[in-house]
Amino acid sequence: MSHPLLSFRDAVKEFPARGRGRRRGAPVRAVDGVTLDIDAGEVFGVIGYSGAGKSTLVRLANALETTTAGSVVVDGTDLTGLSEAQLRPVRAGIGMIFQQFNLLASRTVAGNVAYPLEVAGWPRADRDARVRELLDFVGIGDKADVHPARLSGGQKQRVGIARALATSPRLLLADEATSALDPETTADVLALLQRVNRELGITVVVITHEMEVVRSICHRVAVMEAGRVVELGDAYRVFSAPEHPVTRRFVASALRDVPSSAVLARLRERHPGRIVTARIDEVSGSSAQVTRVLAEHGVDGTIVFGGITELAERPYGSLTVELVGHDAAVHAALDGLRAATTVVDHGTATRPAAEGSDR
Ligand SMILES: Nc1ncnc2c1ncn2[C@@H]1O[C@H](COP(=O)(O)OP(=O)(O)OP(=O)(O)O)[C@@H](O)[C@H]1O
Repeated sequence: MSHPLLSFRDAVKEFPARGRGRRRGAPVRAVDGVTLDIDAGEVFGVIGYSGAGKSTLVRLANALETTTAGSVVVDGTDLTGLSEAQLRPVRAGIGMIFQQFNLLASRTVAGNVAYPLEVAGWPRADRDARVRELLDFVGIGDKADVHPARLSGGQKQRVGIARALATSPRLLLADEATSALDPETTADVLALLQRVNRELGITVVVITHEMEVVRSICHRVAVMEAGRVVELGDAYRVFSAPEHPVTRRFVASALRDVPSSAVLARLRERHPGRIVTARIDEVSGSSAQVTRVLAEHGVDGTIVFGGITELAERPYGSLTVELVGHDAAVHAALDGLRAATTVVDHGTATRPAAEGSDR
């Protein structure tokens, strides 16, 4: 992972205002000054809510749209001002998969995967061999002669991936590629994208509004809002210590490991002791550390809420624990926990603490 395969430099994409005459609104800045380097060999996530500008950013990368200002550089080639003929080889180095799969209904699975090879002028025998190899790689070698209508969503996306890989691109762009799939199928397709990256060395850019997608396969992530990148970095760092409110919303809605005020009210009815939420992550506390601190101070800790999951293949989450013991011991244990990790003290039912979760 050294040189950038895809770079945006102050990239702007403005669409003309909709409407006519006096009802004409202001132009829409779908991408508003994005500077971003995506390195060769990484799985990079672009996450944002609907309308954030993610699709437009991808369309700039594969030259389906041109920048209004700034530049986009793909594998050393600046796309600014290139002719259609000059853009063709750049596009050939980029594979693309879509939410709605975009398969040709009239062609079989093999026919769909062969299509880009036909366009590129491959001889028949080479095409057939390549299609077989690709279908085996994506795990649907037995579906070559079937038409897309008879496939499940996950199988359709496997065809989409095989087709995107046909001409051996260096970069694969996945625009909401799992958004039409159920969670289990999503996990399978994401695992396949991870293999594409690891086994074939292809750089993968995933565009998504689902944190789960970024969480499971992305090395780095850019969070977009209103055409801008509002947070950027290592996926673990960004999601374990989110700084921008948009990132915090993604984390809060995806992990649900911190009790909401309604959950906390119910916990208090059941648990009279002091309730605290302790962050569990690689940098600060592990759950073993929490247990050890409580044991050291002779405090009983009952886990009442929370969960530990994986973020970029590293542990992340929080545990909400009811602490029961003598007041002094509970205070000392709380100090011990605070020394180890981030702690939110919810107090007790009779004396709730002022501090609460900000997520
Ligand atoms: N061709 C177009 N003409 C005018 N406005 C557009 C065009 N394409 C996108 N936009 C506007 O640009 C903004 C960003 O859209 P974009 O599709 O890139 O966002 P997104 O993050 O991909 O969201 P979604 O997932 O809903 O597509 C939106 O306000 C959208 O309405």
